[in-house]
Amino acid sequence: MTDQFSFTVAATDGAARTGEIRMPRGVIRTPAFMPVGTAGTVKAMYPEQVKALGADVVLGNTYHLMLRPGAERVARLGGLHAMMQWPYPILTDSGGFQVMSLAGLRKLDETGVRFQSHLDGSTHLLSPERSIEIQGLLGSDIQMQLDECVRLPAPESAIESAMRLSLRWAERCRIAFGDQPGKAMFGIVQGGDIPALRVESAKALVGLDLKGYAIGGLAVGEPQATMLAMIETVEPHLPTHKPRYLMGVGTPDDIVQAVSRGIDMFDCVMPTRAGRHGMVYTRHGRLNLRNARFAEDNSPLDPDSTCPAANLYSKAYLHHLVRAGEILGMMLLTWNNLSYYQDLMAGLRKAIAAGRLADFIGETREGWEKAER
Ligand SMILES: N#Cc1ccc(CCNc2nc3cc4nc(N)[nH]c(=O)c4cc3[nH]2)cc1
Repeated sequence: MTDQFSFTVAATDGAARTGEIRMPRGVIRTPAFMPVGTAGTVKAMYPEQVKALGADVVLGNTYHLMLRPGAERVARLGGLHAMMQWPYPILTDSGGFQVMSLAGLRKLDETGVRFQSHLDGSTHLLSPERSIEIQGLLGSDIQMQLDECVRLPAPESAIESAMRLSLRWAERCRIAFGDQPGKAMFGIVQGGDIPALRVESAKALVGLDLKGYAIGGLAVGEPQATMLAMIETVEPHLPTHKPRYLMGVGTPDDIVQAVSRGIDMFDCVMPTRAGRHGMVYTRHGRLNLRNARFAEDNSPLDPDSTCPAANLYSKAYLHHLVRAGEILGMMLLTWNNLSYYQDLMAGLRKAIAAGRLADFIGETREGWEKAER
């Protein structure tokens, strides 16, 4: 039976690629940005809106969904796609990163990570096997291995032990995942800011012959230059015919820089979280709509955007909604930000296909510089 998961590179421009991941639930156009739908919802958005903006895949979180509503409950209710009315691909993160960011008391050892829920203090064990089981119960199409992500800066010993533990967990996840036609399990390259450990991690994961490879352990406090250097270190050791996913990234500039270095997939809470806090991303850069200078600015965010949140409503009205804490403010700014991110990805895909990525990046960054400060 032909594998129902395929990745095709349609064109390249330097290290950058544009192509498609084909899965039973749909096609993911790459480079792709995955809106974050942490607890089974892309906050402040209807799923139809998210799709209409051009998103082909959204991200869900094992950590949040296992605590509430619970993985077995989601399965009993027909799975995450049915519950959230998103019939397209869903990628789920494996939970380890969120445990370390959010949970109460936690203890990590070879078995997995034991932690207290940040919701009610109940105790849980997340092992590689349980993480894959949960992602299966949710109905996830692309499942991430359980890994240990170390915040930077960190001692080399901590980075090394986390990388080796993550490799052992990758093998356990691979066994637990088994053979699920039409679904995929991605490995996660660790190794912090240490090139030799990054290369060792990448080579070992490639040896497991997985469907795709994420670069983890970045966007954890390091300078952008360090993040980009680690991508350049790892990329040559990843197969060109499989997707590369940079976890938790990032700002528009992070994304264009990483795409030019060969990354195919991204996720970040930035556009949605920033939108809920009054920050907007536009072709002209980032604006803080709480700023009093917008109080009587009757111009829209971007008259050339196809998104009504950008081409219809005035900055003055959006400023008012944000200052008043109105729910519509969160909705409109989230809508604008995700629209901008998806337009950026569409522009990147088009530029790579036309062999003009460097020009596109130059024009895009020039536009950001024009932002009213
Ligand atoms: N607003 C906002 C905002 C908040 C946080 C961030 C940084 C997100 N960075 C990040 N997410 C990650 C998820 C991850 N998941 C896993 N399983 N492994 C990782 O190494 C990993 C690394 C990550 N790095 C970026 C923007």
